[in-house]
Amino acid sequence: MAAIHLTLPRDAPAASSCATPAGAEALARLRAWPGEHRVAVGLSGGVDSSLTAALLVEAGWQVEGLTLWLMSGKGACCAEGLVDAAAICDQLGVPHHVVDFREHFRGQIVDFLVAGYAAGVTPLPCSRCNREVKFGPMLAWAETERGIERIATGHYARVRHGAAGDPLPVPGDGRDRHQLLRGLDGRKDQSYFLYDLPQGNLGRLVFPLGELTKADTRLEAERHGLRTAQKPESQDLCLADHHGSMRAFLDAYLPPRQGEIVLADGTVVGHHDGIEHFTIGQRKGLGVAWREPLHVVRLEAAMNRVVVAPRSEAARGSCVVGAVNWVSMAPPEEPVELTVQVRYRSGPERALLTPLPASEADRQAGRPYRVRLDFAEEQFSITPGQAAVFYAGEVLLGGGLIQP
Ligand SMILES: Nc1ncnc2c1ncn2[C@@H]1O[C@H](COP(=O)(O)OP(=O)(O)OP(=O)(O)O)[C@@H](O)[C@H]1O
Repeated sequence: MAAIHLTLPRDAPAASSCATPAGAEALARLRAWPGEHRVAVGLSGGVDSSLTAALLVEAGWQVEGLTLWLMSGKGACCAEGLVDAAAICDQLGVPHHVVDFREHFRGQIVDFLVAGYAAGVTPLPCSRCNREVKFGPMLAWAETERGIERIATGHYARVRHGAAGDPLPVPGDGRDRHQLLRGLDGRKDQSYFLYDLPQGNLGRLVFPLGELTKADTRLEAERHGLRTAQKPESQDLCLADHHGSMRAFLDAYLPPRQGEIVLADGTVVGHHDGIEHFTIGQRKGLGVAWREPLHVVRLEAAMNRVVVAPRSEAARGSCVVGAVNWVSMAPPEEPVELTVQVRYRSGPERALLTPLPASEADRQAGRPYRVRLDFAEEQFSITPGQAAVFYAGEVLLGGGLIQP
């Protein structure tokens, strides 16, 4: 992949007292970090990654900015992001590398999303992007091209590197593993999207913002005089941002296909213009007038139908989760009680996880772990294609994809 190298050496900004206690703690942790203080910072041009780079420079690390060019276009995710990332590196006096990943992103994320929606699942692009586009390739690029082993990003999550002697609130013994913890800011916590990172990646990551709130980040960014300090939040999904909305993104790739909205017995209660515009559990925006509220319970791609049901029939008490990645604990052999998030924004729900035998296809794909989840309370938004992520308190134990 072609890389554009910009090296504008300047004096690093002088350290000043932090604006927040969390910022001061983050700085102290970075200063005390054991081992080599050389890092490539994934820079998107937003405030989170800008401050990540600024804190590392302030802590005395040797920093290089690395921006993956993911999409053509002008917006915050694209050209504007590249310009802001370059300006931040200029201000901090560190080199900036831009690597053209547009084709890789299109193949791994855009095509994957379009194929998933067309097949009636609601794919989760962000965890796949983290594994297949961001961390794996970023780490490989930094190591091969720059001889740098570590990557830092502005994710709101924490990694605990096999802290021997730490009391671990995890089932089993996870002491020899790199563990992933929720970001302390509950509203920003991004651990859900990181569940699929392999141990080899986690061991090389630095998340300086894991103990900051978003408000802390903006205050610290102001203190550093970063031009991105007050840059507005991006939407959860960069592709929706890029196209204006998720509907606009899907419209660009999937032509409208009229179909029926039906009850389980086949009664037609309405019409739609593409199953990709619906998701399991959805109640609002169905365009259906019925005597009681209806929820989407199934998307039937072959029939191009959306199946709906009253609330009493829409809940599910269990599901199967495949391609499980075990993060903070070794794969269990016995059932385990834990909490589960079935969506990024859904609350953790209590469930019993039972390991299932792997299928031959799972084994061949190198993803042999498959489990069944039985929820303490019935759920309304168990959606094939989304991730079910397992937690014990603040520790992310593992996660996988909800099977149809
Ligand atoms: N195109 C990119 N190239 C390199 N790193 C990236 C890129 N996009 C995101 N990252 C890294 O991943 C982190 C999380 O990305 P996300 O898309 O969730 O952005 P965000 O939380 O809005 O962060 P920011 O404010 O830095 O844009 C960023 O803070 C950044 O370190």
